[in-house]
Amino acid sequence: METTYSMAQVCLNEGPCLPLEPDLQEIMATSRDQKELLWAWQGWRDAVGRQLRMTFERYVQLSNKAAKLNGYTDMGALWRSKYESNTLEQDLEQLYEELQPLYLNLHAYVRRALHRYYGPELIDPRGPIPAHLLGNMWAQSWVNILDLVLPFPKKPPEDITKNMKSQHWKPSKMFEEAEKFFISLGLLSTPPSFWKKSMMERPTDGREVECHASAWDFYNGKDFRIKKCTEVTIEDLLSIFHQMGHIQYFLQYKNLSMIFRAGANPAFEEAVGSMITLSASSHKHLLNRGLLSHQHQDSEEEVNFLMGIALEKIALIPFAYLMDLFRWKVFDGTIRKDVYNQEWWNLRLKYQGLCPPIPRTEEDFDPGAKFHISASMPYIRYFLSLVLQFQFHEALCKASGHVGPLHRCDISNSKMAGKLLEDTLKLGSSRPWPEVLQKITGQPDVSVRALMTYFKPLLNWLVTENVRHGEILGWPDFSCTFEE
Ligand SMILES: C[C@H](NC(=O)O)C(=O)O
Ligand SMILES: [Zn+2]
Repeated sequence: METTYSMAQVCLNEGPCLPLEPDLQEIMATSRDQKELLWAWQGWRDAVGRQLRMTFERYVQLSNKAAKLNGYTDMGALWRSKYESNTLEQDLEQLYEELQPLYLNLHAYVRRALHRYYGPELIDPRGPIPAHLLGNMWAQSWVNILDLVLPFPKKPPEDITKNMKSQHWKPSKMFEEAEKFFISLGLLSTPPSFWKKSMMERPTDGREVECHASAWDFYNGKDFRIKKCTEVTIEDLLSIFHQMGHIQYFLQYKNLSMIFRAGANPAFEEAVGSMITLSASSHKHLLNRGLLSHQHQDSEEEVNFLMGIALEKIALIPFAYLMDLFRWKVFDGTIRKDVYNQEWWNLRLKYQGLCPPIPRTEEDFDPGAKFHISASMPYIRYFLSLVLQFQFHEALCKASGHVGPLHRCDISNSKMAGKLLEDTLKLGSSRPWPEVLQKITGQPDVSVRALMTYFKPLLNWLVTENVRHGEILGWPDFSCTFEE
């Protein structure tokens, strides 16, 4: 399944065939022509999802067989066991409900902006949003339509990618930049082999590789690598910070016995790099690193900034939640193979308020068009990481002596913050994760409070804006209509 995913291309009628990275991603991110977006969206699902359907059915059988041989009822139970909690599903549902108001307000506001841009024939202001218009192949991150939804369009943020290119940034410099951040905290630097053996760019020697970024621990205390088809963009720079967070965790726990060389739970592994990225993407840090030029950010520019972060983090909430809701139900047999695609879109409608842009059938297998499903990579870790990364960020900002709004915090150069992080990462999975959470934040519970604190100024603005326009939160017109 992963080979099919990594080799797939979508071919123009009489012209080149385009791979996902960077070409199809670029179209999804930058095109404002809904027919072109539909071409890429449908082409990718025909080239990947459809091809994986039969193999995925066999994968489910084999996965469950393996899980049962390991004493679990099904593979979903095995995946969930990593969190060592018998109330995991209820706890996750509770977190989702607490975050839903934030998502519904963002969804309603973005829908209004898309209605303004693409018109009423495409967008129903009381209905779901067509999934190909959000700037991303899976509508899981909406950062690429910030220009369409900017709260204060007269104060557009600087184009950081443009600044990177005019300063001749190269992929290696992007990795060095992330390394410098960790070193500024007093944390460990990567060994020379990292720079020799990592794959930082898509190979030009014709080798077909899986371009989805990933970090690797070779469990010999010396060999740690990242594989990424790096483009010189701010999105890729922040992705590198995320991957370097994985590498730092590997380095910190490399002397533990093998069984403990993992995150306190899988969400901790994802949260470390994403938490650093919150500092790295702050106005203060980007200014300090010469990637922004104008000093002061007024309150309207701050709302624009927070919108940019929300299009990354808040948009991901329902997607990250439903990815394993789907697979857990597939593994436990609740979702039977003859309705895989229909049940996938039921979840996409229920949680994300999205519709497919064209009718789907059971010939399609749209979940298979997402890397983590083709690669059998669990996903609930990213949902839990969305909450944990803000708890970590708040704790380290406090340790760094930061005062003022959380979204202005940049922990770089703080040895105090670094020490707190180091003491946490060094534990690996050797202690129960609530104990590790208590060590870094002072309390053992997962809580959305820090995330809500960070986005408070934006939520206030969104609620006011939505009330002013009489927006309906949610999608009471729940049926998906298709462009004739
Ligand atoms: C959120 C998740 N991140 C990752 O795989 O590194 C994704 O890209 O879908
Ligand atoms: Zn990750």
